[in-house]
Amino acid sequence: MEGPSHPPPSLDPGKASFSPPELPLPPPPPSEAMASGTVSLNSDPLSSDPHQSCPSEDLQATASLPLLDPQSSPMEPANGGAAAPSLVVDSENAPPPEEAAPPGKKRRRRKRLFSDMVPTRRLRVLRPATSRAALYDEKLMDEIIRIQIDDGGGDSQKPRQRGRPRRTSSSGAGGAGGSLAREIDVEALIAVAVGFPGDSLTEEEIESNVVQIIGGADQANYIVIRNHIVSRWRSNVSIWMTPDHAMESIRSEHRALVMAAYNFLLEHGYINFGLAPAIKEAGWRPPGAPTRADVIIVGAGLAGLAAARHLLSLGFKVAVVEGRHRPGGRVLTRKMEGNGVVAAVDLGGSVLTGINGNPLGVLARQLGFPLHKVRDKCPLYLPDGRAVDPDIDSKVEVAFNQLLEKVCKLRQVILEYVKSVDVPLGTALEAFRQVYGVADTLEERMLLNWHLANLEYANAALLSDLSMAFWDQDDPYEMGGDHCFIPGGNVRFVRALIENLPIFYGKTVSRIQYGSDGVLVYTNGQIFRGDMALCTVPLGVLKKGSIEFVPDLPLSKQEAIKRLGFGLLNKVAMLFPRDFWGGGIDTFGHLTEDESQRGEFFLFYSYSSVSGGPLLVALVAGESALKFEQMPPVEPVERVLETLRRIFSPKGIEVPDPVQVVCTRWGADKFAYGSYSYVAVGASGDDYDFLAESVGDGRVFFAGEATNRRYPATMHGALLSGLREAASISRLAKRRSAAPPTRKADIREQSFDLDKLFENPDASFGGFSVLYDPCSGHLDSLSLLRLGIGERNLESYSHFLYGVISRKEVVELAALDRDADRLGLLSRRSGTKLVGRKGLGISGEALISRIKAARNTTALTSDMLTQRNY
Ligand SMILES: Cc1cc2nc3c(=O)[nH]c(=O)nc-3n(C[C@H](O)[C@H](O)[C@H](O)COP(=O)(O)OP(=O)(O)OC[C@H]3O[C@@H](n4cnc5c(N)ncnc54)[C@H](O)[C@@H]3O)c2cc1C
Repeated sequence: MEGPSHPPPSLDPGKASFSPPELPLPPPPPSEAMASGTVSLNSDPLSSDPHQSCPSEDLQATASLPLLDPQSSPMEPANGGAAAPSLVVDSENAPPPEEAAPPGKKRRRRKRLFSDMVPTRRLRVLRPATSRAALYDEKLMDEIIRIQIDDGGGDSQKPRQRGRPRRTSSSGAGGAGGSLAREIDVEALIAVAVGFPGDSLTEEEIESNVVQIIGGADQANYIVIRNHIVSRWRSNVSIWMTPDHAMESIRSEHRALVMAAYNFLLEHGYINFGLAPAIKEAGWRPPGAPTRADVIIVGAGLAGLAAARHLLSLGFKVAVVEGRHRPGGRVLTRKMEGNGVVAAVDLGGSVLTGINGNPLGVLARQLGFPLHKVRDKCPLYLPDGRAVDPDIDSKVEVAFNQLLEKVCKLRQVILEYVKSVDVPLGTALEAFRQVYGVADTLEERMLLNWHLANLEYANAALLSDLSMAFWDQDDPYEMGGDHCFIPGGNVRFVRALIENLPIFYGKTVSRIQYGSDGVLVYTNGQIFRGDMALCTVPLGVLKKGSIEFVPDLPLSKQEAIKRLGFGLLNKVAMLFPRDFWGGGIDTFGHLTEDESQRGEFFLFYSYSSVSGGPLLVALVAGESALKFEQMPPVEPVERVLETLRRIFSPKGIEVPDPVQVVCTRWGADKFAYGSYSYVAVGASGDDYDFLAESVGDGRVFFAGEATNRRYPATMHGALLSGLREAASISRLAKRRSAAPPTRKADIREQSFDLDKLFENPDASFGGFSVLYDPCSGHLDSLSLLRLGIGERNLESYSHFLYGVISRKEVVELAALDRDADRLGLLSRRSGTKLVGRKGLGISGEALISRIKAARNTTALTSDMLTQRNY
């Protein structure tokens, strides 16, 4: 194993306050859950829990589907006498007549990188170089987390023993100091996998004041302690970890830091979250906390459910308001059956992408769900059924990745010199393809188109809509480890998550009204009143304007909603009387000569190993996903069967008629209007942060996959966003109850700690104010810029945007007369984009830490002086 590629934590191991802890044990044999390849199938993957209130509509809707007339249907069973196949257009996704988009109307679609199980996995090498990527050694991380996962059954309650055989330290340091350094490294890496910077504070930690002084020795010790607690709990996620457990290997004089880290991690759902019996039993109420506020949660998808559970555990009262008659949102598992076969199919979110660090992996371990690793093998077939020549296959794959590399280089140049210019990824790829003469022959061209379709699938977007500059902005954070299915489908998570939650089904929210005294959530026939609301509806619903916000959402949020893309991926799920394609693979692909159809059934997932029956799912991506929703339901079924027959008949394999077919129409679903978010041309990762920002002085919060800059378009991203916002709500409620605001300005001060710093700016002109880097007076040093926007009252503006620029640029801005000119200069000259508080990025956060530290020191000094004088 190679040593970690990141710098060692800033804490000098020699001065560390830990007792030398024991090193991780060598990995035991893989547990059943993580054994690669197939795992034992849950004997009854569809068994429902009689105690949970999940409405039966979810799994049973297929019972009421229109049966095709066996006389006229081309899908008449070959066995002549067996039941006719039933065809379902996923009923809740079927467009109401008035909602159907006119034929030919161009809609946006998107994708995400679930593609690692197919041969495009080399896409990963194209990640832009970032400081974050440098910290993260994926291979090492995979191994470490796997050790943690595999070690899960061990008694991690016990403190680590000393004096066990140790691995050689990668740094070469020997003795207790070396092992401690190694231990700290390992724990830092685990913290990175969970989403922390291994050796610095997050914005939330700074906001939560986990240490008194930013940048000092306490911060370094805090980080080591935080990483230790996270790693300790991740090694056995079935326990309720107490502060005493955390203290076991830490010296008692650090108790205050341990408590700060423990409380932060608990409140933010990094430890003791989930569904293990010990965790559900223990629950958590903040010590001595009075009854906490009422929160109305809009949407019972993974984000809403995770937030609801976490808020309840933090002592809040919650009500979940859901428009559908079932929970889960875009996680939708249906039961398919007929002719004696039965299977559970995921029509929405399906693959757990990257199991290491993935919170759904934690839930699976807690609930004892086995995981099925999606196998890498993915044979590709030509339109006539012949297998693609392996040499041509690899040649084109290499060429495809080279094209992406060229685009990567191009954008680096563009971003450096031209700044804010963006073009569609598809345009750039095609330009390079022509220049380099890639894919000359028909077979090569078909293969290249297959890869492009795969890219459109991963992003649920047409390449012509996808931002060349930022389409893969989340790549550095991609969860490591295998991609997995949950046998029986992801509804199993949903069922566990809804237990004991107050969910109001069939309540479509049409308006969210907010003010200084609370929120009103209007639904069909009922108004819910609360202190705060959490809106988790999909970006597609926000784009459509189905919910009216009163007052209007800030312009920055409205524009982000417009800029970000929300695209389309559809599925055709087919239950067959038998598995004719062979059980040894989980995926196979199909090529087409017609470029405009490249996304139609380009990839098939076999769910035979995990669904309980012979189930195939065909994906429909890109342009085809749009056309798909305009077709009469029978047409796609005929087409997909034709495709399968072209692949298998030449091999002498008869393709039977399916027993049942379900086609999704996520674009027409009025509770989604699409599948998942993507970075459209002109948008960037900042837009996810804009979407995540709360509005109304902390009255309305936002969660959901499209609010998660690091993990958008995924199930785990949705879940994590729910935990994130539950913590934000809790922080806000604490501040409110600590000092009930008497003036609007008070709330704002509490909500945005930056306001305090900007009370004494180093410079101000027009609507701008500036804080200089206290550590340098050089003209190239960084400065934090703030622009007030929106309504201006006596004290302040209603909203602020921030940016990081050089001190030299500050001087240039100050020399101009009007804010409009200053904005022009910012975008023309430096390409600086002003962003919300959460979008400042690592350099912005580091700058804020330095300013805070310097101001604290000044405040302390003047305090001391006052005392002396006094
Ligand atoms: C076809 C498809 C395939 C996918 N594949 C994968 C995959 O393999 N792996 C992966 O990780 N992710 C995948 N995803 C993405 C993943 O499913 C989503 O990112 C995630 O489930 C979103 O959760 P959420 O809570 O943010 O939103 P949702 O699950 O959409 O929850 C939002 C809830 O709000 C409700 N709602 C909407 N409007 C209103 C209203 N006006 N009033 C009241 N309620 C309302 C909705 O009904 C819904 O229940 C896929 C998605 C799709 C559609």
